[in-house]
Amino acid sequence: MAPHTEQLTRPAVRLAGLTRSFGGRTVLDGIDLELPAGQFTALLGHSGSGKSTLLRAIAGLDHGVAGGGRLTAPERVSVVFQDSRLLPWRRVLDNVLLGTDGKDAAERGRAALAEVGLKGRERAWPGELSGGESQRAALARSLVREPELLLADEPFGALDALTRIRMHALLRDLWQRHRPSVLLVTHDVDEAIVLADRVLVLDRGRIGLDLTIDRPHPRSYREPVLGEYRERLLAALGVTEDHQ
Ligand SMILES: Nc1ncnc2c1ncn2[C@@H]1O[C@H](COP(=O)(O)OP(=O)(O)OP(=O)(O)O)[C@@H](O)[C@H]1O
Repeated sequence: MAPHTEQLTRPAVRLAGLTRSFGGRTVLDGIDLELPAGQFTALLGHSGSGKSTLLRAIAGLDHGVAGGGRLTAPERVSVVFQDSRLLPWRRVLDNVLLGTDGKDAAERGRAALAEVGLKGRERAWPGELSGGESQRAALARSLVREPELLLADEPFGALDALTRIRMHALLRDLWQRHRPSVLLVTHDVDEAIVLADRVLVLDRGRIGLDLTIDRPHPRSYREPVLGEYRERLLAALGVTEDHQ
């Protein structure tokens, strides 16, 4: 692995003039963006604004989609989706180990499961896990590859509010320990503010707002100072709020 200092200075992702369109309709319209190595970034935008399209482009999962521009991304990229995408016919540990090799793979898989709070569930079937546990397993599966970049497309979107808050703490904790670059796609302005150090708003195919959230962690939804960030983000999303 590259030395830590190099990781901090080298951008993990670099996009220059990235365009993507479907059936002649432009969804991404010349995006220029750098994500520094080790940064936790959230991506907001209206439904249909192209968040998943951008994430899939960075993940290299958009073969056959029309577009152009330049894109540089790290070699080791993991993607987590809204549904865990665990294979139901494989036990949890085997799901985590899918596609990994090496003598110590099983050991690393067990360690990753322990890290996400699933110690003891290695031999469970995915159908025996709750929604939150399934997403924990999905996170373990992504971590076991020690990704340089973790792409997460609404990973907590299907979870109840309480589970989501627990998962926020877990994700932030995992990020702290492993320090991948993270790009988290979310609909939830508060989720973005509480978790990310930088929040991007995708608007009409471009980055409409690029906001640094310079506040210490852990953050609480109730911190009044976060309200200012919320207002700026909501304004960029075209949402007006009647404030107290
Ligand atoms: N494979 C595809 N074929 C045709 N159109 C597509 C395809 N993928 C995305 N689109 C279109 O591109 C636009 C952006 O979609 P995308 O899924 O990236 O948006 P999004 O911001 O992630 O939306 P949401 O928040 O609702 O998930 C939408 O209008 C969608 O219909």
